[in-house]
Amino acid sequence: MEKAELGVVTSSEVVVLNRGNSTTCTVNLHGATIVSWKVFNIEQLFVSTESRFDNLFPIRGGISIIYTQFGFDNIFMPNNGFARTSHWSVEEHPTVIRDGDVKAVFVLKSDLVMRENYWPFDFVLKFIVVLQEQSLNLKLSIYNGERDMPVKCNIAFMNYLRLTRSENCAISGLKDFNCLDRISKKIVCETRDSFNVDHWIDNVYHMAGRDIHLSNSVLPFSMKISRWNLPDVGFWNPWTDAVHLATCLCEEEVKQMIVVVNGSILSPCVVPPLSWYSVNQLMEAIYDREIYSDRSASLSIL
Ligand SMILES: O=P(O)(O)OC[C@H]1O[C@H](O)[C@H](O)[C@@H](O)[C@@H]1O
Repeated sequence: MEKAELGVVTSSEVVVLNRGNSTTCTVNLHGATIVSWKVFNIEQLFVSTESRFDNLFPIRGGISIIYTQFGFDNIFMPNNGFARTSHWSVEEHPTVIRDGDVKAVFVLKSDLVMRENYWPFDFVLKFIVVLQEQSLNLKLSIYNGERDMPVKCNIAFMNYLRLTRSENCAISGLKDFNCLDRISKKIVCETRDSFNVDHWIDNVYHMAGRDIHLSNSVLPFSMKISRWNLPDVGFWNPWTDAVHLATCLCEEEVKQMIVVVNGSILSPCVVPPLSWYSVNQLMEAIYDREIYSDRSASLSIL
C-alpha cells in the first residue's frame, strides 16, 4: 500500500483528503460541496460537465448540504437553502486518525448577511468528513444559538451518485414505505423490491428504513447508504423530459447519475435552544465479489 499523505489544501477553495491507494475525497469550500470521492481511483460521484464553479450558483453535482429549506416553499430563500452557496471555513485540516482514516472538519456560522437576508436565527453548522477505506462517513451538526426559541428546519445531504449505466442499477430498500411523488403530487405505497431509473423521477419516501442499496452503481462497485436522524429519502432525475428545468445539467449525462437526498425533508427537524442536533450519512462502496472474482484484474481494466 502506498504511503497515505496527509490531505492537502490544494487551493484556497478546495481541500483534498487523501487516504492512499488512490482513495481521495475533494471538498470545495463553496457550500462545503464534496465534488469527488474516489475509491481505488474509481469516481463514485457525478458532477455535471456544465456545472458552474463561480461561487454564486450551487455546484451541480457531488454531495451538497440542504439547509434550512428543502425545495422552494419559502420564495424569499434560495431553492434548497443557502448553505450550499455559502462559503465555508476549514475548522480542522485533513488529519490521519485511527486505522489510517482521514478526517477534516468544515464550519459555517451565521453572519449579518444571512440573518438579514435568509435566516434570522443564530446558528453554527459543523460538517465532519471521514474518508475510510471504501466508505465516506459524513456527520453534520447544527447548533441553535437562540436562547429561548427552538428552531425548525429541513436538513439533508443531496448526493449526486455516478452510475455506469442507470438501467443496470437496481435501487432497493424502499418496499412498503409511503412515497410522495412530487410530479403527480400523489402519495403511494412502494410495492417494488427494487427499481431502475429510466424516466423523470422526483420521489420522497417518508420515514423509510435506515439503509438503501444501489446494485451495480459504478462497476465493479455497488453502493450501500445508511443514515441516522435523517428519516426521509428522495430520488431525483429529470431524465430527458425535465432536464431543461435544471440549470447546468445536460441531456447526455442524466443517464449516468441519480440524485439521492437523505434528510428531514417532509417534516422538519426541531433544534432546542442552545443545543446541538446531529445527523449522519454513511456511504459504502461495496466491491461486488460475485460478479468480479479477481479484484485486481477488474480494477486495472477500468
Ligand atoms: O435545481 P436544484 O435547486 O438543485 O434542485 C434539484 C432537485 O432537488 C430535489 O431533488 C428536488 O426533489 C427536485 O424537485 C429538484 O428539482
